[in-house]
Amino acid sequence: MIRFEHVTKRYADGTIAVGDLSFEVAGGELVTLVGPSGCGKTTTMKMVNRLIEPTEGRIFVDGEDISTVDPVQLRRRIGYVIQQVGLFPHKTVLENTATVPHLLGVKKAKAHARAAELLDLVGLDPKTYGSRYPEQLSGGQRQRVGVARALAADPPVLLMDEPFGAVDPVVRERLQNEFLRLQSQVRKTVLFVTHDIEEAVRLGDRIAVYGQGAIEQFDAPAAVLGAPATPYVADFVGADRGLKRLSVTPIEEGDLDQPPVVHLDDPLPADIARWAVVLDGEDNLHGWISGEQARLGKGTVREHARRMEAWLPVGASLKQAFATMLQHDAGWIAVIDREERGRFLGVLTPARLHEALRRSIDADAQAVPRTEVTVESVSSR
Ligand SMILES: Nc1ncnc2c1ncn2[C@@H]1O[C@H](COP(=O)(O)OP(=O)(O)OP(=O)(O)O)[C@@H](O)[C@H]1O
Repeated sequence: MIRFEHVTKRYADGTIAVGDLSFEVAGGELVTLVGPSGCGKTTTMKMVNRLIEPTEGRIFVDGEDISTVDPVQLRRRIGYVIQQVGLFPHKTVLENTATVPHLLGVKKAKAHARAAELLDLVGLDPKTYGSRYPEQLSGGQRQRVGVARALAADPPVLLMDEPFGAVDPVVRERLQNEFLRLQSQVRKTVLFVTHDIEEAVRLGDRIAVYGQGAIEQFDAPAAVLGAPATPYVADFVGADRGLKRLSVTPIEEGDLDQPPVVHLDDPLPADIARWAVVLDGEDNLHGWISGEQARLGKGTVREHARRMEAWLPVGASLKQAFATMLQHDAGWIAVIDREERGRFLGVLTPARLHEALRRSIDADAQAVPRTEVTVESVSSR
């Protein structure tokens, strides 16, 4: 847990980088700080590991007032990932990753074993990459080492300052997805700085949208997109915020259509209009069959079924669904259970996708009546 209580930072030249900041990041929560350049995001973050000292106010990490903790001790409990990763050029990837456990006195063999595990976790095979030097890696691979290194001492808190800022958009999206998967396993308390609203929306359990030195809105991504608290936030999240909602709205079971279903060992059915989904004996997704094939063929479904190319687990975002439809030029995609391996739940069609998006927008409009969030109520703080 990280808590800011009325924190102000005034630099020596009088610049107030942040003023009277109060907010909390719950244990295991990922909060993104987003805002334009110079609004105070990095200052906020660096106060948590005491690279910058606040002028006023107090900051707590796991209930402890950090002004009373030795900064070096404090930093060992807090993982820190920055854009220019800051790997040691003369150390191998494995040695870089094992740096902090080493400093904490963990024996070399144990530190290296742990480092190898973490490299694996961030998608770098330790056998291939462990003995390389940072200059022998791509930008995206270096960022992964940065993340692995920050996790190596198993710190409860992670600070990430534009960690994926220096890589191209495709690699960035891959790193974001991998990081989300990792976070669902390790559940760190994370403060994540970015100037990219898409990244903030995609990664954050909650988002703090910064204006100049102050938080304009602190809320779940869907709420920030659905009901921006001020004209400034509305402007910052952009006119296409309806589209951005695609990435924060999950596919739910209720969104799915139920097409005709046949099983692998069924005789070929004659009554399928256009197509049917094919399941195996355990109701897991196998593929599909067209009505024409079913009518003209002989034997059982098994001999004529085609494998399914595009499917998603329930809970995946509508954006993923949309992207999958486009990628496979598919008019529908099959949705399967996330827990039980592959159990078929139904299909998502463009019409149902549109309905789901509408539902998500309407739900917010009802939950947060716009009249309650007036400019006056915010600017009078
Ligand atoms: N050492 C310093 N002395 C004086 N002013 C500073 C100092 N460091 C930062 N500032 C100012 O404090 C404000 C906030 O800076 P900060 O680095 O926190 O912004 P940021 O939101 O992280 O920006 P960016 O996205 O560009 O990194 C800016 O106006 C900056 O110029």
